[in-house]
Amino acid sequence: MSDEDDSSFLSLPSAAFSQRPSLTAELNETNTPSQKLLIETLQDKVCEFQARLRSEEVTRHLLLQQLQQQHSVQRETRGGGVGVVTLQEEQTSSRPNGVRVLQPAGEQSSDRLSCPGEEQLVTRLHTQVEELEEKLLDQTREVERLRSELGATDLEKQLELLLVENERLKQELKSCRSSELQKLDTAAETCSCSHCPFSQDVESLRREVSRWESQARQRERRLAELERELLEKSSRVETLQRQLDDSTRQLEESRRRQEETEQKLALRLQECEAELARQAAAPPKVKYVTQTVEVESADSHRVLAEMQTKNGALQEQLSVQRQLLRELETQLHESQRTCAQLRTQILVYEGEMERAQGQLEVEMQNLEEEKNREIEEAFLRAESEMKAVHENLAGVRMKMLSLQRALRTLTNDYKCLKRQVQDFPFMLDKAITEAKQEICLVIGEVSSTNQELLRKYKREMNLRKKCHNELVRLKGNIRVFCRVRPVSQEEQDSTDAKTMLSFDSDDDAILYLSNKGKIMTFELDKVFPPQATQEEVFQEVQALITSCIDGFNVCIFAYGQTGSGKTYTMEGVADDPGINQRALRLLFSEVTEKAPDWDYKISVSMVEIYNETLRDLLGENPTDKLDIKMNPDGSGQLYVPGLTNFTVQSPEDINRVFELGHMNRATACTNLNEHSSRSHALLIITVSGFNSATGNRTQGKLNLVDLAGSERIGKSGAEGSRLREAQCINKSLSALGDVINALRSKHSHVPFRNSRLTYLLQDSLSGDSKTLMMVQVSPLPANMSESVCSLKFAQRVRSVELSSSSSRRHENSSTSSSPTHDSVELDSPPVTPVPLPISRASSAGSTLSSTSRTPSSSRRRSQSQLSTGRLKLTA
Ligand SMILES: Nc1ncnc2c1ncn2[C@@H]1O[C@H](COP(=O)(O)OP(=O)(O)OP(=O)(O)O)[C@@H](O)[C@H]1O
Repeated sequence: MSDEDDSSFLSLPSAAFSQRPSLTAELNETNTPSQKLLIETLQDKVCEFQARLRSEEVTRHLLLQQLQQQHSVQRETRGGGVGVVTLQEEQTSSRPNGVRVLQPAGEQSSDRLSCPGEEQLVTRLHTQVEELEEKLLDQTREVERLRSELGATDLEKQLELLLVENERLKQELKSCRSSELQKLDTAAETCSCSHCPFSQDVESLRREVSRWESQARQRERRLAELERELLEKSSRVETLQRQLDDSTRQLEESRRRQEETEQKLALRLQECEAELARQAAAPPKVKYVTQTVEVESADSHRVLAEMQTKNGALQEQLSVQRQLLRELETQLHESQRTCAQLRTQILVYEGEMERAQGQLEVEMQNLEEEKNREIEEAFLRAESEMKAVHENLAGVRMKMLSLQRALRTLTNDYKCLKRQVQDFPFMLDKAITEAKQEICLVIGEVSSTNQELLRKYKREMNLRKKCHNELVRLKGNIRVFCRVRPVSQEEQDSTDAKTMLSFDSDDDAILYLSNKGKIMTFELDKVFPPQATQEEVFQEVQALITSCIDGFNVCIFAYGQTGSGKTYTMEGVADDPGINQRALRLLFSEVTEKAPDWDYKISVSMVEIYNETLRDLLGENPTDKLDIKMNPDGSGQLYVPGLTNFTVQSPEDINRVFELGHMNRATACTNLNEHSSRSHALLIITVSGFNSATGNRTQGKLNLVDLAGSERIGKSGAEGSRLREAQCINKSLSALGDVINALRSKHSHVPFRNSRLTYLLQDSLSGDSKTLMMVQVSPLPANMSESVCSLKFAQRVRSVELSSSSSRRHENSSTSSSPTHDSVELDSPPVTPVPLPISRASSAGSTLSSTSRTPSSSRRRSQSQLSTGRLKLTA
């Protein structure tokens, strides 16, 4: 073998690993750190093995050189052919004796026969080396292949299968989720209305799915970690396995080669020894060769000794090799031990790996089951919810269909309405025109109807007024009521408390009076017993108040002796007012009722007549005397210059006016009670009305008169000023009687001027005026004579009136057209105006009671009695 061959041989392992850096880089890129460590360890072992191989090769090469040298020495010793000498010329030239050993031509074949064995050995050795090199290359390739196919073990395949399965499951899960989500999305889209009751369920399902997804991701991460661990462990096991295999293989190989080398060397040594022995034992064939040998035996011996020395050296080397072999065996044992440890470790790892794999499989199975279960549950839930959603959807569709129908109807309605709206302006114009025409017609009709109604209203108003007036007139323009005051508490306690008056339960116009054992009967228009209330009294007089509103003049007198209740009837007390206040209240209510058509003004004056002197109770100076004068406008009306006239608009105004009147009356006298008994108090209410619709104007005057006490002077025994007071009172009361009598008798002359009272009330007593005389009577026996006088006065006044009223009533029933007064005059002869009679009751009581039903005779008697009474009074 040449040096070139040697160098090529030595360079083989390097060439085999010439691409190691790139491969290492590749492995560094592709493998895990543990794998890299194993590969590096493997590479180191391979390098070590190659180094060892190289050293063996060097040893072998040295042995071959020694063998060649030995062989050439042997050839020279044997005296081989020229060619051989030639061949070994350079070697022999170096010999000290310079003896050249020539090999005969005929023996060259034998030399050549010995050479082929060595050459065969060398060739065989070369072949072995080549085989070793090839095996090394194969091993390297195998290592490369294994490196390239790293992960292709059963475990890796299993792992790959698991990974593929895992990937498949992931894909399946993903597709399942996507399909479920798509279904849910579709459901959500189809049911996307905000008021859908399943939107919340869909949201909760989505949250559930996302929760499961996160759990699945966590489990996938755990699976990936387990897979990584498994991969690491399997790669480590695989690397160790490979390392072990390589080590085992290398050891076996090196042992085998060592054994072979040993065998070959031993065989060669034996052959060499045998050859030497054979050559030594063989007899010299040729003489000169023997001689030469003999000549050169010393040299041969020397050479032999050298050879033996060399042989010894070789033996030593052999022992060294054996030692080396032993060391290698030791190493092999160690390797085997290591291998056993590694196998144990591998077994442990395999166990761990199986356990991990088992765990992994169990976990995978659990995960799979859980996943399937959850997917099934989610699917079932989603299915049920989808079913519900579908049902709802069906309901909604049904509703939609109904709504569509309704919408169609509405659309039609809308179109109709639109058409109507379009036509509306024309219709409106037309309707407005028609309505205008109709309204004009109606307005015309209404205005004509209004005119007619107004006319009728005027007529009706006049009619009502006439009727009312007629009613009052039929009742009597002068009506006479009697009111018996109750016995007071103090009077009841006295012995004189026995009442002498009694009433007819069937006729409220009859009053019985027991006087000196005689029962006198008085018939009036109305008799109020002591228990009659203010309201009941006012009920009977309120028709006169209404006449005042209609424009008639009214006078209401309270007549009677002192303490008989005149002031109580007219003024009343604070919590139970009399006629004055009630009349004003009635006026206000009536005026308010008529307010839309009528505008009324109510004014009040208060005067007092004392000793024939007229005083203004509402004036600033109530003590000033007032005159009654004829109005200068020529109307014939009387008026009182300087009389205060208050316009009242509410009951509060009335109260203020009354307070002022009372205050002024009190300041004008020292004893109000006595003064009030001897003076006439007049409340004059003027009611002026204007009807804006008809243009009618009315004015009525209501005179409410609380007369002075009517007791006789003879009884009271008055003198001086009292007498004058009594005379004045009698004068005015007689004048009042005369006036009333003249009015009833329709005398041409009515003596109004006989007293201030009648003169002041002239226009309220004449014409169509209405008068009410309220005769107040005390029920006490002590007042009986005065009561009889008062009642007789009332009886006489009324008897005249009664005859005329009954006549009127009679005539009305027969001939309504005949005037009432005419009939009176027909029934009774004209009566000369006489003063109002005030007579003693005792003289007329029985006569009245017996003749009260015959007006004509009683009137005649009354006339004479009145004359008698007047004379008495005058006296
Ligand atoms: N119907 C009645 N119910 C209750 N009390 C009454 C009634 N009539 C009169 N009286 C009482 O009798 C008393 C005398 O009455 P009143 O003062 O009204 O008499 P008069 O006639 O006005 O007297 P004079 O002429 O002195 O003014 C008073 O206390 C009054 O309260």
